[in-house]
Amino acid sequence: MKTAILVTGGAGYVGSHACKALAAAGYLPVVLDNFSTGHADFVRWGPQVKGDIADSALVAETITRHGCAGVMHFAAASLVGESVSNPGLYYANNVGGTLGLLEGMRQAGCRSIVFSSTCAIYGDPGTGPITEATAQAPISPYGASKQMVERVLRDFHTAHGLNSICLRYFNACGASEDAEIGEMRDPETHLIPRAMMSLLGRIRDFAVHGSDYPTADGTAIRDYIHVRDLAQAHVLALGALFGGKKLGAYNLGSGRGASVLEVLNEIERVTGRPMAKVSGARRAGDPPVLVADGALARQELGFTTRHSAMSRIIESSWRWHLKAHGAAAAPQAALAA
Ligand SMILES: NC(=O)c1ccc[n+]([C@@H]2O[C@H](COP(=O)([O-])OP(=O)(O)OC[C@H]3O[C@@H](n4cnc5c(N)ncnc54)[C@H](O)[C@@H]3O)[C@@H](O)[C@H]2O)c1
Ligand SMILES: O=c1ccn([C@@H]2O[C@H](COP(=O)(O)OP(=O)(O)O[C@H]3O[C@H](CO)[C@H](O)[C@H](O)[C@H]3O)[C@@H](O)[C@H]2O)c(=O)[nH]1
Repeated sequence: MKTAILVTGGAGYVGSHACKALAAAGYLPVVLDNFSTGHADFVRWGPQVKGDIADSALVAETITRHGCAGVMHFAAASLVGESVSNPGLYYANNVGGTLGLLEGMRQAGCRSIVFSSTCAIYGDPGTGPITEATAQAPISPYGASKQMVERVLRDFHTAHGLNSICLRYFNACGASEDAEIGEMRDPETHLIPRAMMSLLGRIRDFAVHGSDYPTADGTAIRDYIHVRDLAQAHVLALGALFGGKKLGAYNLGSGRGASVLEVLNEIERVTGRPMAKVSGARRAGDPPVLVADGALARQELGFTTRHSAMSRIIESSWRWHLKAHGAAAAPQAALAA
């Protein structure tokens, strides 16, 4: 019989890819999702329960019914800008909701959790590679809510013996190779999907947010990591918990920075379509440079990226957007380029 894993937020972007990776590794993912931003047709690898992580009785009942040996916790509100205008939602859902989840796990006797954290807990730490020891100074309620949950998890380890690994992702991107699942949000705020939606005529207000950063081409630099690599890191982290690891926190990035213009140039190359690179104002709260030092995840989890070359990220994302938006097919040469 397959080992069942509760996946909160498994109908979302990263969570659905984790379910796919869990199934490939021989687990049965059991999705708990309230479908606030998730998609029912992304739940393909195991049963789904519609409900809220804050409902500890539902969590306990679901874990017990399916015999879940561990939890992957993706469910959260995760838009930085929205968190600034509506912080109550972020503290209630991300911190309060997680307390409900942890209470349900405690009731059901489930002691292992892998948590989706973020590089936003570091705030604006300067231009060097970010290690796990870099000072944490979140500048948005979203980042603060994730930092709080990391603290809660350490306290629950001390008090209740709950074992946890926090995975601090940098910029998740890309889609499954078969274009089965990918990024689809409303509203969409992220660079790569917005650029592609603009190419497909789905949005008309695409702009480069800031061309006056202290970087070589003036645009902000991020560390883009393919969602398939992130999913694999979750499977490795779960295995580490099952192997006796008690607490951990790891940065997950490719270790390489790419500027907004570099990403857009690669999108033009892969799609064969020119982008209008309109310069707009900086977006509030955007740090100039965020790049991961991934050494600790490599050493302790054996994690290396396999799919995070920018060309592969863009190719998979473009295939997904062509399918998801049902647009006229791209010229064949575009994908072959
Ligand atoms: N996408 C990124 O670049 C990125 C970067 C760093 C961290 N993260 C974190 O990874 C996780 C997944 O992000 P994503 O991009 O897949 O987001 P997403 O919005 O696609 O997925 C979140 C899922 O959680 C569900 N959900 C939200 N609140 C819930 C609740 N109270 N109860 C039950 N289900 C709930 C939503 O319906 C959705 O299916 C989040 O915790 C996010 O903060 C994402
Ligand atoms: O239409 C757009 C959208 C984005 N950008 C720029 O592209 C870069 C990447 O932006 P994204 O919105 O794709 O990603 P972020 O770096 O803002 O966000 C990521 O990092 C955040 C923490 O800083 C959160 O963790 C979030 O979930 C995660 O996607 C930024 O410089 C942004 O200003 C544009 O120029 N135009």
